[in-house]
This record gives sequence, structure tokens and C-alpha cells, in this order.
Amino acid sequence: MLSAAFPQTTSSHLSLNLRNDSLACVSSFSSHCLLPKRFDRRRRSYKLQQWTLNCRLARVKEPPSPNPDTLIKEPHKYFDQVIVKVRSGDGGHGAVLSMPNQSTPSKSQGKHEKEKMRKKSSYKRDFDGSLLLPMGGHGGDVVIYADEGKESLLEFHKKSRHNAKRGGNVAAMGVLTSQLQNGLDAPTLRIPVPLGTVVKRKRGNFLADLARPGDEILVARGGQGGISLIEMPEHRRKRVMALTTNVMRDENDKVLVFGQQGEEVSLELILRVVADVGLIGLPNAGKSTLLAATTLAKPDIADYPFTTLMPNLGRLDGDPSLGAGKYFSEATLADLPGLIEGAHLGKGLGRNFLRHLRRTRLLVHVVDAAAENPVGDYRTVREELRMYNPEYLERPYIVVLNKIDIPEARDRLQSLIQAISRIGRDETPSQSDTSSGYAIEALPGEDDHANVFSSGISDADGNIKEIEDYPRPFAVVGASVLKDIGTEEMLAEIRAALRECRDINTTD
Ligand SMILES: Nc1nc2c(ncn2[C@@H]2O[C@H](COP(=O)(O)OP(=O)(O)OP(=O)(O)O)[C@@H](O)[C@H]2O)c(=O)[nH]1
Repeated sequence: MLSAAFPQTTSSHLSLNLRNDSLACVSSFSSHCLLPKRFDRRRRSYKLQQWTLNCRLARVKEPPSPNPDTLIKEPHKYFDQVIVKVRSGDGGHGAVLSMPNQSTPSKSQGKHEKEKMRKKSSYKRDFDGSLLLPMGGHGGDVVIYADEGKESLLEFHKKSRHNAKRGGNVAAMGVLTSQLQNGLDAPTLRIPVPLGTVVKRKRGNFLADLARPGDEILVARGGQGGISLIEMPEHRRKRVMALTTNVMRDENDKVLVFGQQGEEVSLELILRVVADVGLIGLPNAGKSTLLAATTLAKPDIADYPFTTLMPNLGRLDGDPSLGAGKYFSEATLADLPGLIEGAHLGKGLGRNFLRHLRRTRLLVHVVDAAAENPVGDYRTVREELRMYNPEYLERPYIVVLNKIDIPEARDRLQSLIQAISRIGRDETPSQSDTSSGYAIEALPGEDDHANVFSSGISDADGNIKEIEDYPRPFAVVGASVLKDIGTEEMLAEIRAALRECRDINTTD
């Protein structure tokens, strides 16, 4: 159970423990938990005090796939997936106006007085001379955009409703004057999300993949402002209609004065980390320590599992030995939360985290070389990847045998390197293998699990492929990222593998 693995010190949001067996929601953290109020069977969600958690059952087809029966009944907390409701602003109202009482200038009035009167009635006019009547302000649009400064979707769990402002009304006292202005347009509500956020309609329609800084999408258009109408007694209408068509004929016309309503949409935001390198391994292997040692990132590090609950990103500098070309070896590293056996079935939040691998082009397997069975641990993680999406096993990767500052690890380093190097197909991935596996961009709208049963899990004869049937690592290196032993060699291997991936990609 994940609950057993969570330490007391984890933040309050971890106190949620949601089981979705038999579509029942149970809390095992009784002292911390927000208790569910009721289950909405149609939406498969529970309304909690402030949060809506979606117990989505994975869509599955056939063994060895996870299916609703085989899914591990673990707490699911979608740190990187959230439903939000946005509402654009209503349009401001126009006004029902009457023409001011104006006496027609008599012949006896002087030129000066006539000019004064003309100025007084110099209403705003269109190019054809017709009167321009003021309009209500446009309601605020809602735009979601990718912002480099944002790291997670957590804030949307706390605040899931976002409303744009309504447009301003025409501020009129009922009489048309030349000073009348349009109602103020409401500002666009711009909602920042982390790079790599996929925006979908709640019912599944793909809208956008905000992968690059500045990518944005208009998700709700603000309502149009209402128009203004001139109210005139019947006998004077003819004259005014020569000036404008906006003359009120009967009471029903008043609906035109009201601003259009804004639209409300429910959206699903899904974060897929955009990184060149994905760090994977069992909890406590030292992934966060590796990230902190090689980049400026400051992930939480502790000697209990699941310290990392959100992918942390760090920027790896280029290789100085490459001179001007060093920038080509710069890369973003993502420290992904630890995988455990059964991750592909949802255990330890595994399915949530595994999807972050899809935009990486190199995997770095971090193995605790001081653990009881490092080779077994390595196999466990490979197996989880295979079960989740076998194409991840076609991706280039290197293995870092970490913690070699510990004597037991150091003593068996060579035998571990040999054992791990032997596991897998004796070739580097071919171009045909990589054409699908290395793709850094996901297909828009493609479901995360859509590839699980693609050709990768079985060979041409339909035989299930084992770990041994997938490529071997580019390199297996020993290091202690904590004590800075072998870090440079490890970085050199990561950069070399990255260059290799780039070369493969450019020849595709
Ligand atoms: N002796 C030794 N300890 C290390 C080394 N690298 C990491 N550790 C320790 O191992 C523990 C776990 O390290 P993390 O970096 O949090 O491990 P992780 O893989 O990110 O763990 P999760 O967040 O659970 O996935 C911490 O106490 C680290 O100080 C190392 O090279 N040598």
C-alpha cells in the first residue's frame, strides 16, 4: 500500500487516500483525510470538501494489459491532471436611449448659435453619416498559455474555477448625448500552465498541446456587448430611422440591449513533462540526488521512498570540451517519481508518472548498487516500462549504478556492470526502431495508454517479447552522485547518448 510508504512529513495533499475498487472511495488516513460526500456514478468522481478526484479506470483491451479488475487499488491523486471550469465574461449591456429635445434652429438665429447647436448634436457617426450608438463592452475571453515559470498543476486542485470579467455597461442616463461611450471591454483572462500541458475538453476532445513557451489557446470566448436602441414615439420614428436603424419598435427589441452571455467550459489539463532525459528507477535509488548534483535544480531529497511526487526538472549544461558546440549537448533532465513493482497497474501512482516519459528521448536508469538485489531492481523497472508501454524499452538508455561510495556496492560494481550489460538485444536501436520510440512530441490527443498494445510487446511472430529482446543500454556506469564519484564519467555517457539520439533523429 502506498499509504504505508508515505511519511508523516509529507504535505497535507498526500493525506488523500482514494480507492477505486468496486467504485468505492475509502479513506485510510482517517486523521488527515477529506471525507467523500457522495459518489457520482455517471462522472465516476467524488465531490470532496474542496477537491474533485477522478477515479478514471484505465481503458484496456486484453491481457497482459491492466484492466479494471487487475488495476491495483491504490490511492490516486492526480497531481498532474486536473479538471477545471472556466467561464468567459458576459457582454456588457447597451442602453435604451431617447433623443434629446432639440428645437430646430429658426431662420432668425445667428450663424454662431446655429454652429453651437450643431456641435451640441454632433453625435458619433459612421462613414455613411448614420448615428453610431454606444455598445456594451465585450466580455473577457479566457486563454490558457504555456508559461516557463509554472511547474505544476497543483494550484488548479485548489482553485478549479476561473471566471473572466464581464464587459462594462453603457453608462447612459437614458438620453443620447455626444459624450456617450461604449462600455469597457473586459480584459482577457490569461491562465498560465506549465510547458507540456495538454488541454482537452472534459469529454475528451483534444484542444491543444502547449509544449513551447508562449503557446496558447483561446478556450472560452467572451460574450458580445449589447447594442443600444433609440426609443421614439411612433410619429417621430420616421425621421430618426433616417439617422439609424437601431430604433426600438416594440418591447421585444430590448433583448438586443442585453450583452451576450459568456460560455462555461470544463477542461481537462494534463501535464506531460517536456524533457530530453528522464531519470527512472525504484524509490530511493538516488534520482533526485543525481538531478541536484548535475543541475541547479533543488529537488526534495530524503531517505524515504516517494520523496519525489512531482517530476522535477533541471537543466544540464553543455559539454565544455565541445567548445562552441557545447550547446548542442545541453539538455533538460526530469527526475520522475520512483517506480515500484505494479506501477503500470497504477501502484504507487505509477501510471501517472510513467506518462511523463513519453516526451523524453533518453532514459537514465538509476539503480541503487548497494541494495539487496540491484539486478532484480533493474529488471523490475524495465518490466514496469514494458508492461506500461513497450516502446519505452526501445528508447536509448544508460544505467547508473549509484551509491558506489558504499563498500558493498563498490565491491560488486564490476559484476553488476557485466550482469546488466548482458541483459538485452546485442545492438543499438535501429532507425526503424527509433522512428516511433524516440519521438519527443506526443501525437496530439493521443491517449497515454493507446500504445500499450502496439507492436512493441510482441515480435513479428506474435511471441511476447521479454526484456532480453529489447536493446541493451548504451552504457552502464558506476557512480556516487552524493559523493561526486564518477559523476563526470556518467555525464560524459549521458551527453554521448544524447548526441547519438540526435544523430539518429536527424537521419530519420
Ligand atoms: N551513500 C549514498 N547515498 C545516496 C547516494 N545518492 C543518493 N543517496 C541517498 O539516497 C536517499 C534517496 O535519495 P533520493 O535522491 O531522494 O532518491 P530518489 O530516487 O529520488 O527517491 P524517490 O524520490 O523516492 O524516487 C537519500 O538519503 C540520499 O542521500 C549516493 O551516491 N551514495
